[in-house]
Amino acid sequence: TRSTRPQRLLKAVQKHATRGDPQSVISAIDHFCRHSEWAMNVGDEKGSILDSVVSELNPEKVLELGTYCGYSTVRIARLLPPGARLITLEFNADYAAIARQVIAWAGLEDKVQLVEGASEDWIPRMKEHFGIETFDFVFLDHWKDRYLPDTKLMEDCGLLRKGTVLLADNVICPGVPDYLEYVRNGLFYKSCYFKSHLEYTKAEDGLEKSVFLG
Ligand SMILES: CCCNc1ncnc2c1ncn2[C@@H]1O[C@H](/C=C/CNC(=O)c2cc(-c3ccc(F)cc3)cc(O)c2O)[C@H](C)[C@H]1O
Ligand SMILES: [Mg+2]
Repeated sequence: TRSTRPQRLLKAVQKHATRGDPQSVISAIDHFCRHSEWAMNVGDEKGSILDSVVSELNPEKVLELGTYCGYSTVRIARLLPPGARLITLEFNADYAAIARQVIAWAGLEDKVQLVEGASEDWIPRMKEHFGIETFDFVFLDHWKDRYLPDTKLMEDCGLLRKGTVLLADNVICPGVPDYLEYVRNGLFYKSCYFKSHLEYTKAEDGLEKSVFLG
């Protein structure tokens, strides 16, 4: 049977990227998505904004919601200081399998823990299962109607501390109106919008950076 798009994306990485070179993995995926088949990776333009937020923060404990093929996982993990850890949650087994191989090709498996499961099941288990007290940085890029419930769940589980940064993809396209209202108009966050474009297109999209006030 015909291969899937994530399988073809992985093949492009294995063909064009150098093992152990995260930048070449990122470039191979961006080239594939721009010239062969569009895929919903955060992409190079929003990815540069993601890079600057991560580099400025130098987080020790990172959570990513929605691994998909592992593109943003590689972008984030390549910038983490030694000893820092990224936990990424992906509940689709096929995507998780692809992402593991992309992360391994980049040589970042020591910094990344890919957990195959749903965010609502695993967020409450971060402390007892991973020994995580609080996260320094969270990247939200999973189903858009899950950003808000999962943010409230992270608050309720005490996983956010004064200064924790949430960075949300797709706040314009496809859009996350309930989440935006909560982080912009609620009392718990200081939020700002980074205007950009939908990956590999000219459509407007952007990232919302929200700092938890504790
Ligand atoms: C209920 C379980 C929740 N908990 C969960 N726990 C764990 N993993 C979860 C959970 N919920 C979802 N996932 C995983 O995360 C991934 C899902 C990613 C979703 N991303 C989009 O939908 C999107 C669309 C566009 C777009 C824009 C314009 C267009 F025209 C078309 C598409 C662009 C973008 O940048 C986008 O990120 C992955 C596919 C899915 O298995
Ligand atoms: Mg996205």
